[in-house]
Amino acid sequence: MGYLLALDQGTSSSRSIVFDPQGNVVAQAQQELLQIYPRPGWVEHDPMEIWRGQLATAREALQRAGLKAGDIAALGITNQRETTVLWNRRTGLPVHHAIVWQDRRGEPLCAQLREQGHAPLIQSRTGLVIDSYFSATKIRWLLDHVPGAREQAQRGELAFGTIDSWLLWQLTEGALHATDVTNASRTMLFDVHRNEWDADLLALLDIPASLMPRVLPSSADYGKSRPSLLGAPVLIGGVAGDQQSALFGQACFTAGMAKNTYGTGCFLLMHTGDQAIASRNNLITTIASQAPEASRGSLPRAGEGWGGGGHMERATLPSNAYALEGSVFVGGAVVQWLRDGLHAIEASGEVQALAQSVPDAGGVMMVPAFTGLGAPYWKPDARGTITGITRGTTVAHIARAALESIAYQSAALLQAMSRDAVAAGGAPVSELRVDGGACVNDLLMQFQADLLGIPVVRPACVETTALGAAWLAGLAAGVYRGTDELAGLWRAERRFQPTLPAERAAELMGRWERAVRQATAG
Ligand SMILES: Nc1ncnc2c1ncn2[C@@H]1O[C@H](COP(=O)(O)OP(=O)(O)O)[C@@H](O)[C@H]1O
Ligand SMILES: O=P(O)(O)OC[C@H](O)CO
Repeated sequence: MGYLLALDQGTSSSRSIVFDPQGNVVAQAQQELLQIYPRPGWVEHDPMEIWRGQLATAREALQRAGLKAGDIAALGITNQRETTVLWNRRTGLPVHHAIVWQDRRGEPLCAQLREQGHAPLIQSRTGLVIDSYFSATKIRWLLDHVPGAREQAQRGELAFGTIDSWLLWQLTEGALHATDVTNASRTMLFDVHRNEWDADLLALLDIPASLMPRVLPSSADYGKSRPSLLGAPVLIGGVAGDQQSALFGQACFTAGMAKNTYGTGCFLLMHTGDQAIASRNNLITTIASQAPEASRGSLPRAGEGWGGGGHMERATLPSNAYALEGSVFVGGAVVQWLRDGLHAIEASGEVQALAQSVPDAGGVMMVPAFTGLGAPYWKPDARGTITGITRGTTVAHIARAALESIAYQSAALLQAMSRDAVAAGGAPVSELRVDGGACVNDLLMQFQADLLGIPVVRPACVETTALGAAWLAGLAAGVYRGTDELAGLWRAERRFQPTLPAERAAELMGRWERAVRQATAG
């Protein structure tokens, strides 16, 4: 008993991991997910494939762990965020493929909203900048383009959900249409201060309120999975978007704690406590996972404590926790480019040896703006540059500059966050916790610490996304007493201490900013 099952539904695959109560991985299973590209800029997933794949990996992980559903205290869901599904409440069938977060088809509507001057309203209510990344314009596209969808929605026959809602619906065989606050905060329709769907924004986007799921804290009693699915009913105790789940799994529970996930892109989140900081540096304000503390008494339940309009009764809720978020579009992807585009290496793991074969980048600076630059620059038209090349430049210098570019972009983001935090009366970030596929690269992590002038800390368990969901579920099931206990379970594997003098780091960041200006000029 006391084992926890995390369902981690990501963009490229569905995974399930069984953890023991100490947070060790007992077993896992994974299935790739088909990416559907109907047109340039459009990305879709098949919601039924998502569900079947997720269920299959959950069963497989249990089997590999040699456990039965009855040994699992609770399961937690964590998911690719913003990705949008509309389905029929009666048949349970999706009306269309899921529109994935990367999909840009909502851009014309976003441009219209910007032109009409709605950005300040949307930022103040949702904490977000207007972008087709978020769910709102994806829902609107489906209502406008799927034959009959708007009429069915008006009759209350359709349900909207991000992937967590879709999995909850399937796990409960239609008994529960719900989401958690972190996922709700990525729709561009949720008031992150009042914790409810925003009637003004729903009206502005012409989206019927009847589509929207109920919103619960990230750690709550979501009911039980249907017995036939895993062999016995399992309590669903945790739900969080994957980046917020990773923040939780890194035990970043208080203001000023931050994590960076180095995957294809990088996602940096800084906890800001109960303060929703409005960024002056184009960062996003988002809700961090809410967890009940032991002293709070009984947990909110899916079946009770609800306002009729699908909003939470604040009396039953833990107070909100917030984070600032920024993302780097090209992170580990620059290593893939070295491999597949330049053929400089055969496997990603070779990049460290190649980069280490030279003492530094030899004055070479790479800005990998392959698809524009994200926060804090927001330059969609920027394109990649490599500058500072001399007759002595080798492929090793290019590889080193490519790795360093991941750290430069992340440092620019973290410094912007620290400026926002300080302007709001808080403290700058004092240590960065890291995870994701590229955090295994010691050279990159050391350079990151050098640029930032703060320790970069890699945890013993780098499966932080899944661990966060497992911990949220474990709190709901009473496996843990509170976040203090979880903070005690979190272990560092290695701390990278900064070794560069602050002036040298500032000089390097100055060179980086000059290179960015070159990449964005003209
Ligand atoms: N040793 C390494 N050094 C730097 N980058 C690496 C290394 N190994 C893998 N990567 C990069 O990490 C990324 C994969 O990380 P992962 O967390 O699995 O990404 P995602 O979740 O976005 O699919 C790839 O872009 C890959 O190039
Ligand atoms: O599934 P991932 O790791 O690519 O994460 C996707 C993010 O949640 C998108 O916002």
